[in-house]
Amino acid sequence: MTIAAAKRRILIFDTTLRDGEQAPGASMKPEQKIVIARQLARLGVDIIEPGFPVSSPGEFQAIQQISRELQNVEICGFARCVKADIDSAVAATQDAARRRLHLFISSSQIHLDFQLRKTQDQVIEMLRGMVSYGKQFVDQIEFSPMDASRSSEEFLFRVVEAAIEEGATIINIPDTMGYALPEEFGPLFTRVREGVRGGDKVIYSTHCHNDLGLAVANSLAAIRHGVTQVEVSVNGVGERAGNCSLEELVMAIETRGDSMGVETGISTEHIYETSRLVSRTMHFPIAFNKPIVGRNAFQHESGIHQDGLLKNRNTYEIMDPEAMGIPRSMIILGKHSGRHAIKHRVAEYGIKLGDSEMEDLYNRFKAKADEQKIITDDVLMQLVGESTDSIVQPYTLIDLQVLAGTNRSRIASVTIFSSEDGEERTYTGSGEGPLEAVIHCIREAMPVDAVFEDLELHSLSTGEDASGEAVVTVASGGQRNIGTAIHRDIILAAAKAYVSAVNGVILARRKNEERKEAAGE
Ligand SMILES: CC(=O)SCCNC(=O)CCNC(=O)[C@H](O)C(C)(C)COP(=O)(O)OP(=O)(O)OC[C@H]1O[C@@H](n2cnc3c(N)ncnc32)[C@H](O)[C@@H]1OP(=O)(O)O
Ligand SMILES: CC(C)C(=O)C(=O)O
Ligand SMILES: [Mg+2]
Repeated sequence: MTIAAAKRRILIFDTTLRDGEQAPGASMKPEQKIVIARQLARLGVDIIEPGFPVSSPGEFQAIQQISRELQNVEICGFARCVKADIDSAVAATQDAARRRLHLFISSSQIHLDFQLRKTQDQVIEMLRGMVSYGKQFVDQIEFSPMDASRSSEEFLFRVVEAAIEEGATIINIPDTMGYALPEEFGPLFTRVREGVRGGDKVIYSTHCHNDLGLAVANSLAAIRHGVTQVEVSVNGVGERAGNCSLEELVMAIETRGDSMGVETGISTEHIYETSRLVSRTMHFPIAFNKPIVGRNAFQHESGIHQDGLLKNRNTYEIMDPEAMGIPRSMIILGKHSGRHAIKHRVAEYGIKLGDSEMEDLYNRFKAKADEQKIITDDVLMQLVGESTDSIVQPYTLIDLQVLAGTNRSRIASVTIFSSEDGEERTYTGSGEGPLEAVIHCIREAMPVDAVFEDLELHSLSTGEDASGEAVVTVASGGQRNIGTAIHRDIILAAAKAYVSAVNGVILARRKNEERKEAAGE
């Protein structure tokens, strides 16, 4: 019998609300920070750094409230080696069930000469004074030598040793400028642990920036050299190019952690909603190709890949998106798609095409795909409708009219055809905005238990005649469904995308019922 070796637990220290918020334009109101902190706790991070308490009264208040409310997660107060910063951090985190104080001061010569304008001895004196001052109030002191990776090792060791002597319990070695390379950054931790007096008595942490796109690689290198805490942020937000991305690091460990013998305590099913929440709150869109949470991370448009995926998902996917709460819409139809994918999507609508119908659809599909980037479901169904008599979608949007203006409430009228009863009906509704008015009409027309969760609008070209792409996410019964549509009228695109997303919910339910019936359940 073989007994699996216990994995080393990596603590996830989240700094979305501190370093993440330092990104230009990311500032949040206290109530927004509290909502994100609650979500981080749900996600299962081990430590939350909710901000920089001394920086403003609103910041102090947010950190105080997070400390009071989130009693199941450790809270970290951030401070320079300055008494007023420490007093503020100590006061703000006073009511936390578990807390730590995070003190930092630069160790690189360029920071000493030009930023701090202090000698090495003066820096050592400052940090000694402030670590021992903080230690009077808080047991757990995390110390960071800022710009460590550009510091002389001799001075870095002196700084770390002094911090440990004064009572620091966690040494966080940051790659502040995202300058390090993995093969040099990892071994630095081994050298510090072995070369510094007391270096074997503390916990090691790392905090990597992404200026060269190496934040995750450097964090993994640090883990290989014994680090047990990694500082990360949701969507990798943070100073300049950002911090080590929480979702990328966690999924690297989930996917390849066996080879490193490590694991985290993150509940991966909350990754997607956390990412969306942070993106929406900060108004920071996520790049389409961003690993894990980018829109294209689990979507495929190429026929050869689609064919492989339909035969076995593992051919082109190394992670299960649904395990991260990511809505499954792996097949995107476009110019590069082939017959297998088109047939699959059409079959999802319960339509079986004969060989000649399929060939005819394929040729018209390719001609259409040369004109527009993506063939959305409603366009595909139009193409299908041209070559068969099949009634394809549960609901079809026939007509939409909106009245909008500065001094009136917006009024919409929407005509929808239902293939369930073969009737066409018109609904009217109003709202604060034109889209809200339209959504109210559609909701009445399609009485399906599905929550309108998210809307993204993208311009697909430049200029006043740009086409808009709408992506609507609806949630129903713990599942998410996405609908997309493209039109020069963005309200119409959003309406079609919404109808398509709800149609998806209905079709998924039908399929589920058919599956149950076939299984005799
Ligand atoms: C790598 C990082 O992420 S570090 C964190 C960066 N985050 C932030 O700066 C966000 C919040 N900051 C703020 O709100 C303000 O900068 C404050 C309240 C902290 C300070 O404001 P001010 O007192 O007006 O100082 P200002 O920001 O202009 O300058 C920084 C001062 O701190 C000093 N300083 C910088 N780091 C440290 C440190 N770790 N310990 C002690 N002093 C430091 C600088 O040398 C400078 O001092 P000087 O005034 O004697 O030249
Ligand atoms: C850990 C702190 C000081 C930091 O944000 C950095 O060095 O990048
Ligand atoms: Mg940083």
